[in-house]
Amino acid sequence: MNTIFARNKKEQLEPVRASVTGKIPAWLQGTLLRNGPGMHTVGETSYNHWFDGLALLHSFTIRDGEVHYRSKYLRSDTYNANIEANRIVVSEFGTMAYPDPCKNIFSKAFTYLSHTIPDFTDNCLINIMKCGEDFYATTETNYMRKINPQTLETLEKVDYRKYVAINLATAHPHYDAAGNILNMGTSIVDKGKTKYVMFKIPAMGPEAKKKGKSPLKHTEVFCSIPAHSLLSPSYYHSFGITENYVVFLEQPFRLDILKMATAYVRGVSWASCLSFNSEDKTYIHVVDQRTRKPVPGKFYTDAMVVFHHVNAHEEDGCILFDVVAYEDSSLYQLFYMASLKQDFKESAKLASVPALKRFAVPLSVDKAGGRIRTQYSEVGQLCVTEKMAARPDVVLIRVTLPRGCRSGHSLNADAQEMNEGNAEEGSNLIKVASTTATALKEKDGQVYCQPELLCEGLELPRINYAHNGKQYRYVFAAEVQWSPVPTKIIKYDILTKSSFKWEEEGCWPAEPLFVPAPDAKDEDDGVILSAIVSTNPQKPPFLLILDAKSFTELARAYVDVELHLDLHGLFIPDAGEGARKQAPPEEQRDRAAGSHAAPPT
Ligand SMILES: CC1=C(/C=C/C(C)=C/C=C/C(C)=C/C=O)C(C)(C)CCC1
Ligand SMILES: [Fe+2]
Repeated sequence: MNTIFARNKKEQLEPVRASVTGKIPAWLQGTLLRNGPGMHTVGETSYNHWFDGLALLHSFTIRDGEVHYRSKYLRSDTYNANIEANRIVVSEFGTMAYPDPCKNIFSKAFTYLSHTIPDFTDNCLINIMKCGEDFYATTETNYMRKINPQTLETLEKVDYRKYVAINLATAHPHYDAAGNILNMGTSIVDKGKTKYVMFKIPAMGPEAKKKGKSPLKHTEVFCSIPAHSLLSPSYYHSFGITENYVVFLEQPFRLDILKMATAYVRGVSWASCLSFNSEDKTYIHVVDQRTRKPVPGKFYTDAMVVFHHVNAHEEDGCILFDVVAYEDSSLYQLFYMASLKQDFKESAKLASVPALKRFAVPLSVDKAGGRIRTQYSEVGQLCVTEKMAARPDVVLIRVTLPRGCRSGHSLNADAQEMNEGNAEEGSNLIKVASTTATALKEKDGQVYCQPELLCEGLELPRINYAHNGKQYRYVFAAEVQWSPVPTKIIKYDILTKSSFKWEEEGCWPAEPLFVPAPDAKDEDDGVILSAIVSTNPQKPPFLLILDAKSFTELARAYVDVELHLDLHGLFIPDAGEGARKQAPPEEQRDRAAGSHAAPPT
C-alpha cells in the first residue's frame, strides 16, 4: 500500500502517448480530467492524512483512438509556500502546520491569533467543477483554483466568500441540464448564526465569457437551513437533488468550532475537531426548489456517516434517495497515513463497511397525496393568497370554525390533525412498491425513516448523470472490502439487485466514471473510464475502458508513469464531431478545453 498512498508522485508535464490495446470506440473523444492527493511529504515533513496531500491534476486525452496522459501539481498558494520553505507550512485537514520555529514571540502570537479564524488552505485536491466555460479544482474550504483543463495550469484563486457567505463548501456540486451549478456550504457563526447555505451559480455561455464576466458574480442563495447547533455544525461531503427538491443530511459527524478555533494553540489538527456521536440523530432536510423553503415535517434516521450521495428521485409522492452510508466515521480514521502504511489484512479492517442504502421521505402526510394547506382568518373564512390558489397542489377547502373554536392556532392544529389524521402514530407513510424503506410517523409528529439496504462494500459511486435526480437503475462504483483501497469496479443493478464486476490482480481502480454514448437509448449505453494503479512492477498503470452495458473490457491505455490513486473528476467531451474536424488545431485545443457540451458526466 505504501507505493499507492505514501510515495510522492512525479509530474508528467509533457503529454506522453499511451500504448493502447483493444479498440477505443470511435465516438469516445475528449479528456478525462481528475484530481487527488499526489505529494504526501515536503522536505523532512509529512502529512498525517491522505486527504492532506498536495493536489495533483492529471488527464487522459482520448482522440481518434489514441490516448495521451499528463499530470501537473496544482500551483496553489499552499503548494508554492510549502515548496519554497521545503517543508509543510500550511495546515491541512489532518495536519496542523507551525510557522518557522525561530520566528520571534510576536510573530508567533500573531500567527496563533490568525489561526483562531483560520485562513484555510487552497490545496484543492478533491474534485473538478465545471462552471460555464471554466474549470476549477475544488476542495471543501472556501477556496477554489481555476485551471486550464488542457494544460493543467493553475489560474486564479477564487474565494467563495466574495460571492456567498460561506466558510466551507462541498466539492460535489450538482448541475442542471443547462449546466447551472447547484452547491451548498456552511456559514459558521456569521451574525450569531450557523447555517447550511444552498446556492446556484448560473452557467454562462461563451458570449458572457467574452465580456469577461464571471458566472460566480451571479451566485444566488436559494435556501439557508439553520444548523441544529451553533457551534458544532454537521460535516457533510455531498448532497442529493431531484427534479424539484434538494436532500441534505445533517449527520452527527460534527465540526466543533471552538475546538477548531483553539486547535492551533493546542497543537492538534482540524480533523481532531470532527466527532461522531452514535447516540445522536441524522436529520433529513428536504428543500423544495420551487418555494425555496424546507418541506415541513421533521424527518430523521439513525446516526450514520455519509460521504457520497448517489442519486435521488421523486416517486408516488415520496422522495427516494440513495447514499453510501457508514455506521461510524471509521473511513476518516482509516485514511490516516499511519493506518494506510500498516498491512491492511490485519489491522485496518474497515470498522464499518460502506453500504448503499435507499431512504424514502413522504412529501405529504395524508392519503390525498397532496398536502392540504389551510390559511384562515378570524371568521374562519379560508383566505387564500392568489399565489397559493394558483398552485396545482393546493386543495381549496372551506373550513367552518367549530362553535367556540378560536381562529388561529387551534384551527391550524385541527387542520394539521386532519392532514395527518389519516396517518396514525406508528403507521408507515411510504406507499412506494419499489422499496422496503419506511417512514414511521411518531407521536410528536416526527417521522423516523429507515432505509432499504441495497448493496454492501461499494464507494466512490457514479451514475449516468443524465439520470441525476430521476428514476435510475445503475450505480457504478469502486468495491472496497477489507480496506479503503478499491480492489474492483462494480456495476450494481438496483432493479435486479445483481452486479457485474471487473478486477485484476495487483490492480487498484479509481472512481469509475460513466460516459454516455452519443446515440444512447438505454441508461447504460456508454463506457466506464477508470485510472488503474498497479502494484505489479511488471505491469505499468493504465486507463481502463469498459463497455458499461456488458461490463467487458474494450481497451486499456498503458502509461509508463507514476499514476496516483485519485479521488474525483469529470469527462470533457470534445466539441461536436463536425466542428472538431473543421476547426484549426489550436482552436480545436482551446475549444476542447471549454467544450459547451452538457454538464460533466
Ligand atoms: C482543510 C479543511 C477541511 C478539509 C477537508 C477535506 C480535504 C476533506 C476531504 C474529504 C474527502 C476526500 C472525502 C472522500 O470521500 C475541512 C474539514 C472541510 C474544514 C477544516 C479545514
Ligand atoms: Fe467525494
